[in-house]
Amino acid sequence: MTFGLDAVTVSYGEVRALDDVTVAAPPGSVVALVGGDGAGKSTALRALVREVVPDSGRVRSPAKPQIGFLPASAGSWAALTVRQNLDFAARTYGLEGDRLEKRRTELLETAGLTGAADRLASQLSGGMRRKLGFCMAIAHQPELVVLDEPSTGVDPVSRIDLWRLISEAAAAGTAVVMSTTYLDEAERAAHLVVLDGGSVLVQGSYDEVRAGFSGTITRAADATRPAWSWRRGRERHEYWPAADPPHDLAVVDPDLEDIVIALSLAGSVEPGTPDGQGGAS
Ligand SMILES: Nc1ncnc2c1ncn2[C@@H]1O[C@H](COP(=O)(O)OP(=O)(O)OP(=O)(O)O)[C@@H](O)[C@H]1O
Repeated sequence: MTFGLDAVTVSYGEVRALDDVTVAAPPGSVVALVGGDGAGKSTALRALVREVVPDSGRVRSPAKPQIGFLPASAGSWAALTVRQNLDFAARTYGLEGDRLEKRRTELLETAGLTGAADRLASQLSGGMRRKLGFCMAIAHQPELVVLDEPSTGVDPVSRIDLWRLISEAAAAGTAVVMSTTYLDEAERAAHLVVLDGGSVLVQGSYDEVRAGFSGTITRAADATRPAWSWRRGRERHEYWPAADPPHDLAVVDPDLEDIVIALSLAGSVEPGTPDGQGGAS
């Protein structure tokens, strides 16, 4: 069964955190939600695991015992050891005896945590702690795994490990939905969803998102129109949504970061700000 959200709207009082969001999460694939602070990523994930109730729309997710959730917080208990944390999570879902032993050994092994089994979670590095949280979320081999920024604050090597664990879970048939602030990571997901202000700006495979992007991005030491530009390394990139840019500017083959920023600007730059359709100063 394909899990997901169908036209889901969620409000917290006056704040509309999600507005008519539709996302499909088929078994065996990784869906990545990306977007800036407050875009609605956590709310979408919490709706999927039924922690928040939508104002309208439909949530398609399995019964709780078939969901694994790694929240944005640590996802493990600081005062318990790695082994105790894992056992606690697994027992909650009914794993006992030999099955528990086998699953624990397998998870510790895959996550590279075997040597740390008797360390307190509070004594782990940030990356190890997130890997432990991930293992706890998948201990019971749920049909749907939901991960809120699993790799934020994790060093690049541990991020690769985590990504391998996530890909392996998907390869085994699990539907994985995760949020991430790392766009290189999102590029590797089968399907990515760009959220901004609670709405979906664009979604699809990375190739589809690139193919559907219109307009031109240029690079230069300084921007022609600051409101339409952003810093990339030592240069500024600049988005020309409608018209051709000046001929002397070098054109960039946009990556996901460029596309996400350009689309967010298109939705937020004040109307009347020169956008390349003439009158640019
Ligand atoms: N419990 C809450 N009460 C009121 N407003 C909330 C609550 N949780 C989130 N919001 C608001 O809903 C909007 C979406 O927040 P959400 O946490 O889903 O975004 P996000 O993309 O996960 O961002 P971040 O990465 O900063 O958490 C924001 O405007 C946020 O301030």
